[in-house]
Amino acid sequence: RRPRLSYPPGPKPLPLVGNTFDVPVVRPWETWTEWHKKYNSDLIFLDVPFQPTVIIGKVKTAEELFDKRSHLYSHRRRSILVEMMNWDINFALSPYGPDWRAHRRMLHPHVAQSTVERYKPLQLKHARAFMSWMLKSPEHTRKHIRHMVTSSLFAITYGKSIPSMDDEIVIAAERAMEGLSIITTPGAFWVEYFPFLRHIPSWVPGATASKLADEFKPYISTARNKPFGEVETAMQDGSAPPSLVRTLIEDIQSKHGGTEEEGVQINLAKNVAVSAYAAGADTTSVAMEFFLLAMALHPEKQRKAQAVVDDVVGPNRLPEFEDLKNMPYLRAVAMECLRWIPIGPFVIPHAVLEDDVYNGYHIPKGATVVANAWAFMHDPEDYPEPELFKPERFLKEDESLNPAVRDPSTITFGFGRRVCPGQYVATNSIAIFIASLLHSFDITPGVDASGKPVELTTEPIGNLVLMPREIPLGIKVRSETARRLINDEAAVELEGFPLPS
Ligand code: HEM
Repeated sequence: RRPRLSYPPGPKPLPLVGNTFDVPVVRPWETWTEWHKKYNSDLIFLDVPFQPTVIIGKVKTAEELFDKRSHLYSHRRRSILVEMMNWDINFALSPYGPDWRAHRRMLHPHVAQSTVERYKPLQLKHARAFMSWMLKSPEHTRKHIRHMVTSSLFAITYGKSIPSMDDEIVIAAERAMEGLSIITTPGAFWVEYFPFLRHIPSWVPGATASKLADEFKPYISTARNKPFGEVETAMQDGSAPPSLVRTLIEDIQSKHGGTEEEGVQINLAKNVAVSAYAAGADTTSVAMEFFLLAMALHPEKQRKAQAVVDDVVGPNRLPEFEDLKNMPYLRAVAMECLRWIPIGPFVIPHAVLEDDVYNGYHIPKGATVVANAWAFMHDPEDYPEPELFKPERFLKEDESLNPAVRDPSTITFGFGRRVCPGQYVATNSIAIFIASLLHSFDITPGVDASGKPVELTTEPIGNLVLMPREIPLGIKVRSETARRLINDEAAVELEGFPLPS
């Protein structure tokens, strides 16, 4: 008989409760990194009842498991809270299987690398609209970023840009996202360990999970159904602008019109559209916020990046997408922003479908498998002096990109069959935002509403998705020429940004 394999090393479990009380909930990636060192292992095992967990500390191991064994490691663990809140309509959280695959297949062609070119005009207009808002009210930088990102995602998905964040649909979508971020805080709720607690009605004192579910469910339903319904209605009188949803509905009608399958596919399409928003809105916004933070904390890098933009674009026009390929330093800045403080410090945890063996260790069926992306991004083997913000690490001496240095996008956007399908949409939005801002604005910490200097810190807040605690508020136009250009060319109303047909 073969000897019984052991689990990977980790903290010693207690009887019955196992490692339940070892699960770190505050900045867990730091504790995991200590464990990788302490147990001298890039795999750590936590024996938590109902939720055995494996943590991966090296990116090469993540690639071995998530990419090379993707048929086993593309699963997600069921979350009771996600189901209670009806957020299981978000296929980013779906278990591996035909249902997940059908959603992903529906979205993929609309966000593939070759397709996203068609969204560039819309993304450019949004970056420019952002600049015009910044001229008027720089104190609302955070709100303006959110507005720009939401509006461009809505324009792509529903053909509807967002003139104001007071729109009922946007408020619902924002509240829905709030609910999602509350329930995806790992280890925050006992119902995940004791599923029967979900049946305690919300009026029983202390029934937090049910209360939360009841509070947020209506917003999730509105965010899923209302914008989709508006496209359906507009299609009836031929007034729906081109959009991802319009194309999906047209496809469904031509393939399944009048059959039972039509309803099934329309339901899928509703989920796909709201999943793209849910996965793309917070993440893209905070990527832009971290860029502002990096520039305010590293003025010398900002000046270097501005010099590059000045050289390529000059003062008399605004940057275009075409300019980006001539500015590798800006690409390096974008890469370093993704690496320096990772947006998703542990990506979205995967799960393993069957028992597996790796490096002589037993990985039990159903285990949650977490990529410690923070550790990958701060691995001195790939990124020497990882704590420093140093875009130059990605460049060769001649200032062109150095392909020998790992592109942080290979980590930021996850792994294997679950890799982020929206990454090209996101990267383009971020790139044109960076170029536009550096061209026309200086970024300094600034002062808050009470006149106190903004104290910036590299300690982010959040969990599944991190964000800067404070963002710089001293974002001032660089010259009168820049102001004129923005007023003349960028001050567009955010209405009627249809996709090209
Ligand atoms: C900077 C912005 C973004 C970041 C950092 C990001 C990151 C991620 C990560 C880490 C995952 C999970 C990968 C894994 O499980 O291994 C993911 C999944 C996903 N992302 Fe993104 N994302 C971003 C923007 C977007 C955008 C703009 C969209 C939509 C247009 C999008 C749509 C999705 C979807 C639908 C999934 C679920 C994929 C699946 O489970 O099969 N993301 N993203």
